[in-house]
Amino acid sequence: MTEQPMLLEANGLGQVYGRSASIIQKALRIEPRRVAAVRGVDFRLRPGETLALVGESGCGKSTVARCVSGLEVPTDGMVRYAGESMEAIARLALPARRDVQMVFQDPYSSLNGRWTVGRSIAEPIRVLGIETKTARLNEMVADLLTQVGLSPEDADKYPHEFSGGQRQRIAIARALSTKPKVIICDEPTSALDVSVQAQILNMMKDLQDEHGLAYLFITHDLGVVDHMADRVAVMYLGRIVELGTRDAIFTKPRHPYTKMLMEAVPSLDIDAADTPPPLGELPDPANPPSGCAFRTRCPHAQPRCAETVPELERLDGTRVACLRADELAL
Ligand SMILES: Nc1ncnc2c1ncn2[C@@H]1O[C@H](COP(=O)(O)OP(=O)(O)OP(=O)(O)O)[C@@H](O)[C@H]1O
Repeated sequence: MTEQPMLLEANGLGQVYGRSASIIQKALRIEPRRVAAVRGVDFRLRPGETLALVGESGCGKSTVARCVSGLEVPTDGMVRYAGESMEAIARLALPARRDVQMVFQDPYSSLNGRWTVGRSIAEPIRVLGIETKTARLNEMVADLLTQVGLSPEDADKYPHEFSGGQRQRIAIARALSTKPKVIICDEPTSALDVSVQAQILNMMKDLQDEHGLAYLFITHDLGVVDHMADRVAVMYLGRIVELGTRDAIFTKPRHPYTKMLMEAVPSLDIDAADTPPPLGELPDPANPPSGCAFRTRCPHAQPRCAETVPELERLDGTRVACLRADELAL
């Protein structure tokens, strides 16, 4: 069987914040809070697939998104798009920059409230020099608005004239405007009502099929993962602890943390949303436990788990970072 070509690749990705004090911290003589937000993260994204990155708030998902999209330069490791370093792409190669786009949780962060929707959607096309003639730009904007279920006339309106779901459709149209191959989606539907969420997710799947898009889909919502993902990477305190197909992760989670996440999925009972998951608190990311960072919450932890950081190793077709994964056979 021939291996599918790799589109986006993270190798040993690491991001440490607070390595040096900011000007204000220096003036106030405050020690910066040093957080290794992401450590040794490896994954590959193939054309047309959806890789979901899941984990609790603070585990480093958004940091991975910012590093992978070129918004931040990682302190360790490397991100490559089609074999080229993202850092180099951000600096130089405009044609490659159009291939990787982002959709954020809050569309206001990507839409300028003072610009018409049409101008916001047209901006990446114009800036990247894909098209500069006004008439053609207007046609492209009208087509993009139609693709996301809005009307060409919406181009003349402003973001505040739309609902949250519609604004996210506009942000998706903007991301699509450069005909990307990868869209990095950081919690794109978590601020929306459940019914609107489903509509946006279904539309994103349709757009994926139509354009052969790959998604790196960041979410803490396992329902969304189940709906969207081909493969799933589970993160805990900055590291990937399990990576496998959606079916493997959902039907036979091998890492104790993945298993606990699955068991903590709240029922559809609305009141359950207020109930904290039975996982306890995430340790302070600035002061993570030694060895396996999950050991302080793990029902299977042994003394040796405090000594060795487990590597992500193959186990029955998935990859698991747990010293006891083999013997536990969860
Ligand atoms: N710019 C920054 N400076 C300092 N620390 C940061 C910065 N950005 C993130 N962090 C810290 O890095 C860790 C990972 O944050 P990140 O936002 O990547 O997690 P997340 O899993 O995306 O969480 P959420 O779902 O809440 O966004 C957290 O401890 C956070 O406080």
